[in-house]
Amino acid sequence: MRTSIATVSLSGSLTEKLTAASRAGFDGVEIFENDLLASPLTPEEIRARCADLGLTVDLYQPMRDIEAVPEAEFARNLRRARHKFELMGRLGADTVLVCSSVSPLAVDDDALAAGQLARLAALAQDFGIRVAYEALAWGRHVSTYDHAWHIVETAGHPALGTCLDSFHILSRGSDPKGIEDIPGEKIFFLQLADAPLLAMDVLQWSRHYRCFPGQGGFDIAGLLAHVLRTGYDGPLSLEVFNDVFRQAEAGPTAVDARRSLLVLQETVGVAAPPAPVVPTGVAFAELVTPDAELLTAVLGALGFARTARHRSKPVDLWQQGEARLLVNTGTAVRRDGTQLAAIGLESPDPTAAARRAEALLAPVLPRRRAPEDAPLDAVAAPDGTELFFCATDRPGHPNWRADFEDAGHPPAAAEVSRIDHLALTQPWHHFDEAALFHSSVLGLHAQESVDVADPYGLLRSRAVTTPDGGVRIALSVGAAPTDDTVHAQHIALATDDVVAAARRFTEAGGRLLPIPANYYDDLAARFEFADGELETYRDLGILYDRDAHGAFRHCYTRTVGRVFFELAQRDGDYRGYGAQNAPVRLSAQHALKRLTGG
Ligand SMILES: O=C(O)c1ccc(O)c(O)c1
Ligand SMILES: [Mg+2]
Repeated sequence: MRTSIATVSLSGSLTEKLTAASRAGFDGVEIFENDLLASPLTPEEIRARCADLGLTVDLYQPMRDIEAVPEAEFARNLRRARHKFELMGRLGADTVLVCSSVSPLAVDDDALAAGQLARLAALAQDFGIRVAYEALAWGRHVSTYDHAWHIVETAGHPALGTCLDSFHILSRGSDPKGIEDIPGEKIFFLQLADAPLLAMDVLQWSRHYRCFPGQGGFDIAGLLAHVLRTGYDGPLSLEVFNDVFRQAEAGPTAVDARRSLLVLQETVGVAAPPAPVVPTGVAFAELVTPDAELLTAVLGALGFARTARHRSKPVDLWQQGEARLLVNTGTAVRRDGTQLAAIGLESPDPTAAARRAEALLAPVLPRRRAPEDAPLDAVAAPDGTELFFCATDRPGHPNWRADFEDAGHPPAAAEVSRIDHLALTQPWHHFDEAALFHSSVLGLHAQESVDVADPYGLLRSRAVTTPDGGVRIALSVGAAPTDDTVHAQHIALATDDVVAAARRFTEAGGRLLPIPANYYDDLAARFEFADGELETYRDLGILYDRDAHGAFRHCYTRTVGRVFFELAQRDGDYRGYGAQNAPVRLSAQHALKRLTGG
């Protein structure tokens, strides 16, 4: 199906918006009136620009407060409409959106509304234009799609149809099943937008919080299935008013937008990109560092050993149990200091995983970084993290491990068994994109997002996981673009005995993040512990949480560059990440930073 996007969904000038929509592969655009008014280009130039970019102008919008008004007012509205129809001729747009009136002059009279819309449609028809009437969820007298359709049906004019907008329909709690009562050829346009489920005024909700399908809480696929059953064959068009997208760069937003439509089309069965290949585990995490001594001292204290070295590059493999960390000290290392640069995902079919990623518009990275390297498939996540699809030690597949020569140092400890989870801070503008990317491209399941209080802001955090927890990635973001308080990334290491692992670390000279005594007083109030247990946690700085499935004990190392480590013990079937404890951890990290100035 053809895909389209409203210019209001993207930031920048009209030409920037058009360029971004075209580059992301959209077929057309809805031109929002304000974008045209503010553009120095003439309508003819805009039309030519769209044509050059391979975009059709699918809709011009909006025309407001037209119907159900006194005759003198309606005459003025027709005069206004004539101007706009002339403009649309110059622009090459053949469909105009009329949204239900919010004017205090409008009266509650469906027959009058239908009669006036029919007269508007007759005028439009003279210009070769169709009118698509949309119920705004906050329309004065018409606020539901079935009501708008009833008026369109009553008007009975061939140049008048309806525009369905998933936000208006679902935000009002209307049952979308009734869409099937509308003949497909009378649905002149379909606008799609999702939104988080918020309890708030519907106009504010619509103007500030819409997001792309799959990023909110509405069943957009369910609604689309009803629309497709009518025989609708117009474009699938995204119309997203969103405060964050207004500020973000248009290019990545447009890619995010089109990815959401690709996934939606897959869900309803009208597109079939290569199927998701769900990763089964974390093959490795790669840290780049200009300060190898500091980083490897921490790794050594954690019980890791340098077990192998890359044959041709300054990259070492540090291992303990199934936890594998690559430490890259090469010249290509970014200037920003120590950070998590890449993740190797163990994949049942690396090539197929990469094909899906590419089909869903993930930037594909060069397969080989050096002639002798295993040719691994890799893509970049929205935050720039490189994701490698790996088949470690599986015959018939390129094996990254074979690029490394054993160094002959077995790990000194066995407390850590594997990587429990990776926590990545996302660029502020791309949090929803990141969740959709990880769920759609990698086939991970996105959990509910949680708010976490930081002493200097609020973090939003959302985990994406495989069903068995083999891969867990916690995505987080600060609440404001200026919030650079926590740009840290961390690697959580699974252990069966966090007390032993913590002791080993401190005895080897490592320093754990100190946690305030007040926290342990509160724990004592909330839970019962065996004699001495709480004291042990307090001495070491171990945090505790419990959910319906089990318990969680965890502690943190100091930060190196952007990275710190967590030792994490899950008991029973605990499924969380200790979010309850995150505010205490964040405060402790801030306090330490102030104390040490770094
Ligand atoms: O918020 C608005 O005014 C507005 C305008 C046009 C639309 O298509 C819409 O869904 C909302
Ligand atoms: Mg709309």
